[in-house]
Amino acid sequence: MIYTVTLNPSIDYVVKVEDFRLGTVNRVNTDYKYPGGKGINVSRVLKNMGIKSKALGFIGGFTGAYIKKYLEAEGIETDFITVKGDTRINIKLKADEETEINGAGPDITEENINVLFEKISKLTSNDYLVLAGNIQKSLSRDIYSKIQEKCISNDVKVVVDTTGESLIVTLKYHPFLIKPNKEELEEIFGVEMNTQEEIILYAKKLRDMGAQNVIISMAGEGALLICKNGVYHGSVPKGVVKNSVGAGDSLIAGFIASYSQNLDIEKAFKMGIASGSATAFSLDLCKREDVEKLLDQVKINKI
Ligand SMILES: Nc1ncnc2c1ncn2[C@@H]1O[C@H](COP(=O)(O)OP(=O)(O)OP(=O)(O)O)[C@@H](O)[C@H]1O
Ligand SMILES: O=P(O)(O)OC[C@@]1(O)O[C@H](CO)[C@@H](O)[C@@H]1O
Repeated sequence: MIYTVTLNPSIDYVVKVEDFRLGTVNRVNTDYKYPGGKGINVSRVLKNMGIKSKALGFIGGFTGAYIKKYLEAEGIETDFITVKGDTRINIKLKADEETEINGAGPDITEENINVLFEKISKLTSNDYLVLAGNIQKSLSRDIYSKIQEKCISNDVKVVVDTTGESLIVTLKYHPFLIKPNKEELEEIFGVEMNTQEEIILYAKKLRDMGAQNVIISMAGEGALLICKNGVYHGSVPKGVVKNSVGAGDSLIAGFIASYSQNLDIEKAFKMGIASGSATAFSLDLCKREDVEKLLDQVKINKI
C-alpha cells in the first residue's frame, strides 16, 4: 500500500483575476476549490492513475471536513487525525503572475503526533510512505526523520518532499526518493547554480549524504535523476501552462505509480515527468489519459 502523509493539508482556493490591482477591491473571473497539501495531491494523482493509496495527516474544523469528504467522494481512502484548530486555506492567485498565499495551519499537539507515530509503526516492507509539504510551527523541524525512525526497521520505502534542514536530517535514514526543485537545491547549499553540471554536482552530494534516488525538478527545463545507475535528464513535453500548483507532487505520484508496478527507475522517471507536465497543463491535477498523451514526448537521456 502507498501511504501519503500531509501534516498541514489545505483547501486550495484558486482564483483567476484579470487586471489584478493591489489596494483595491478585485472581483474574480473564475474560482475553484480543491483539497490540497502535497501528500494529498500525491494521493489524488495516484487515484487518477488507478493506484490505491491511503491519505494520512492532520485535519480540523469545517475546512478539514471538506477535504475528507472531497477525497472520499473521489474514492480515496483516508485515515486523518482530527486536531483542534481549522485546516488552512491556501490562496492561489492567477493574474499576470502566479501568486500564492499559504496559511499557517493549526497547532499539532504531542498527543496528535503520537497517534500518527502509532499508525506509521504498522507499515511493512511492501509499503511506500510519502512525507510531503510544510511543517507547522508547532512541530519540530526534524519531525519527518522522527516519522522515518518509526518505520525504518520495517524497511518501508520512504519518499521525502520537503526543504532545508527538515530534508537534510532525513538523509541518514536513506530515503528511497527525495525531490527538491532547483531553487530548493540552491537554498540547501547556499549556492546559485547556473549550469547543469553544477546542479548535478550538488544533487550527487545529496545521494552521498544518504538519499537512494534524487530527482531535481526544474519546471519547464525538465528534471534530473541521480541514482545508482547514473545520471539522467528528462525533457518536458510542449504545452500551455494553466496551473502549475501540484506539478512537483504529480511528478512524485507518477514516479511511484510506475515504479510500484514494474520496479524500473527509468520508466518511473519518464512517467513522473509526463505527470508533472500534464498537471502544469491542466487546471486541476492530471488525469491518466493526459499523462499517456504526453509520455512519448518525454525524452530520457543518460548523461
Ligand atoms: N512550464 C512547464 N512546462 C512543462 N512541464 C512543466 C512545467 N512546469 C512544471 N512542469 C513539470 O512538472 C515537474 C515539476 O515541476 P517543478 O520543478 O515546478 O516542481 P515543484 O517546484 O516541486 O512544483 P510545485 O511546488 O508547483 O508542485 C517538472 O519536472 C515538469 O515535468
Ligand atoms: O505550504 P506547503 O505545504 O509547502 O505547500 C502547500 C501547497 O502549496 O503545496 C501544494 C502544491 O504542491 C498545494 O496543494 C498546497 O497549497
